[in-house]
Amino acid sequence: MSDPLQSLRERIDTLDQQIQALINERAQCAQEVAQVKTASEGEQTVFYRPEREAQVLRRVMERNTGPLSNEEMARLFREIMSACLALERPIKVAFLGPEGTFTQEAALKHFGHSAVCVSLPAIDEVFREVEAGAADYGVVPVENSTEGVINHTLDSFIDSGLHICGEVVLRIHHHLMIGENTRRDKISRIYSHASSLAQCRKWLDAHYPQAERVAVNSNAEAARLIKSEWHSAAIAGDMAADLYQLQKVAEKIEDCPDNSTRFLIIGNQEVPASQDDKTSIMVSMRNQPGALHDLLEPFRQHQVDLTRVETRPSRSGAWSYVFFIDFRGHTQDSKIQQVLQDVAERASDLKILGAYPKGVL
Ligand SMILES: C=C(O[C@@H]1C=C(C(=O)O)C=C[C@H]1O)C(=O)O
Repeated sequence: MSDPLQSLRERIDTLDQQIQALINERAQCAQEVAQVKTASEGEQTVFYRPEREAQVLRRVMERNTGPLSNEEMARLFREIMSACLALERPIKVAFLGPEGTFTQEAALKHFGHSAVCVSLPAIDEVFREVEAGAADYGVVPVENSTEGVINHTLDSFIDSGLHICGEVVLRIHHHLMIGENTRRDKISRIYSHASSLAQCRKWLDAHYPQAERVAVNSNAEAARLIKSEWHSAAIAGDMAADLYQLQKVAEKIEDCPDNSTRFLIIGNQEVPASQDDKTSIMVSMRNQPGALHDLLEPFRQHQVDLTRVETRPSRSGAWSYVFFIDFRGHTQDSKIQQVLQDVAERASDLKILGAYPKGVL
């Protein structure tokens, strides 16, 4: 009688062989795409095509029949595309560091593990690195569902000529973690980034009301610090736990279970439409009554879905404002062109920050 385990493993071996051959055939096609691109675009060739990648991933999810989930299947294809793109040309991605932060996780989620990711200590340094051409793309956080907008990122766009090429949304799970020498019953201090402490405030009030909460520059920094303190714990994510080999004593301690952060991909490239896109603009208005109402009227009139409106003080003078507006649609759509024309007539300044595929993963 044949051993059922043995025959299943033989089937898996055969399938693996076929998958491997097909992945290499795909990689060869990507190499040929690179040759075609270089022949037509020369020195300035842009290898990374976010709109095409978004379409590939959406199709993977649409046709998926399981048992693997859509997200899991898309994640596997994300890595295949990442490896294929690296064959065309490895791309360099600067992210807000240090290593082990959620921004690094977002960079890997968006570009896959074949991208070369470089950590930088501040948001404006990520912008500068990409502007200088030292990195192809940058990844910066822009808003958190619990904590709101990240002003540093919005302000960096005021003086930058970079475009938004994509977005990625990450579910943020915080864990309480300790080092191997920590006395679990004697925790008197908890380190984390200020916004993570805020996102876990109720849980901390309930479980560690007496512990001192210390805000540091990043969650990864918190994870690093506690390695040498026997009475301290840190709140951070999985990447930091792995990087510093910490033990998670309580998992998913964020107060809002759907806590998520949105990150932007910034680069020099304008991205064509992918069929499901968002556009971000920055608008200055003369400070007069009803300014915001006037500004939003064209969106209502043309029935364009606003996804975010944010107000920031302008740097040019007291009590004047710039509005950051995100909406569904792409600057290549005629409806959106009409809205932008109407907005431009009402505004004192309009800057299109980018039109890009809505985050897929
Ligand atoms: C192969 C291409 O280049 C890159 C690799 C892709 C892929 O592996 O599917 C998709 C888009 C580009 O980032 C292409 O433009 O089609």
